[in-house]
Amino acid sequence: MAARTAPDDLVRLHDLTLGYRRHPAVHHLSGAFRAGSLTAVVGPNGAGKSTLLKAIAGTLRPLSGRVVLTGAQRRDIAFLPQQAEIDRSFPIDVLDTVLLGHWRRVGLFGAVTRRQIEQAGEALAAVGLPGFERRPIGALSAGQFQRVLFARLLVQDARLILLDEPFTAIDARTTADLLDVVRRWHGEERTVVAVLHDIEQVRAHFPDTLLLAREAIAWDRTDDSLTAANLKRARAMAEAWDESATPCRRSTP
Ligand SMILES: Nc1ncnc2c1ncn2[C@@H]1O[C@H](COP(=O)(O)OP(=O)(O)OP(=O)(O)O)[C@@H](O)[C@H]1O
Repeated sequence: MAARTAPDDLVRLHDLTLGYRRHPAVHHLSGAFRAGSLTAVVGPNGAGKSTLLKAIAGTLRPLSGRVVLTGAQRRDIAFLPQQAEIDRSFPIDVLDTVLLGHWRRVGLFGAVTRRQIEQAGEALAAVGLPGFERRPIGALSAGQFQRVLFARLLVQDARLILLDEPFTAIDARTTADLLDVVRRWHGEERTVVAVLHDIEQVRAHFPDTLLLAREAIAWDRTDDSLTAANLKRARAMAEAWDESATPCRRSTP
């Protein structure tokens, strides 16, 4: 797919190939997330969606190609990994979890200000958990814990917000409340990229969609990306994947 670049791009992907131990998971992806856009990343299991988010967040080095942040820096990125990747046995309470959103400003051993504690309380109220400050995170339901992680994102105040399956295994009420938070971010012209599986939810709430099946099937306005033909093509590509594929030799997208 040809690279689309514009002056208001916040993140540009240049012929990006990603993988693990040199096995490619995402091939030759080019394109851009515009500043202030709200984009769903959709595709079959194993399509490379989480891998792409990790590369944008800077936690996975590309095998080839580049992720270029234009007008933003790594510290402007907030990343919500899948719940399965977060250890909730760690003995920490809700307030301290939310305050971790301040760490880039505070540093690991810096003192948290009274104002920052107030902001954490405001963020908890905004996600429907007022008064939960002293609960241990291990005592929360999955939905409550996701609300806490969204409160942390609110405190982080990031320009680019990456969400990996934020509503998977989350109840409908919590999903609706957290979608309101996503809408609020969009209204504030933050750039949001969310990996999602619920196509109807994407059609209803996400203006742009990248349909990924190891390579981009489509990256456009959601209705243009999620056509029956494109979804069929993504499924067909998933069925043809070879998990033991060797490094990709193609040099141009
Ligand atoms: N840490 C890892 N080590 C080795 N291979 C990995 C690792 N993480 C992912 N992969 C592989 O990379 C490919 C893409 O995985 P990824 O998790 O990015 O897909 P996904 O689209 O997010 O899938 P899902 O919808 O199931 O979460 C898969 O073949 C997967 O097995």
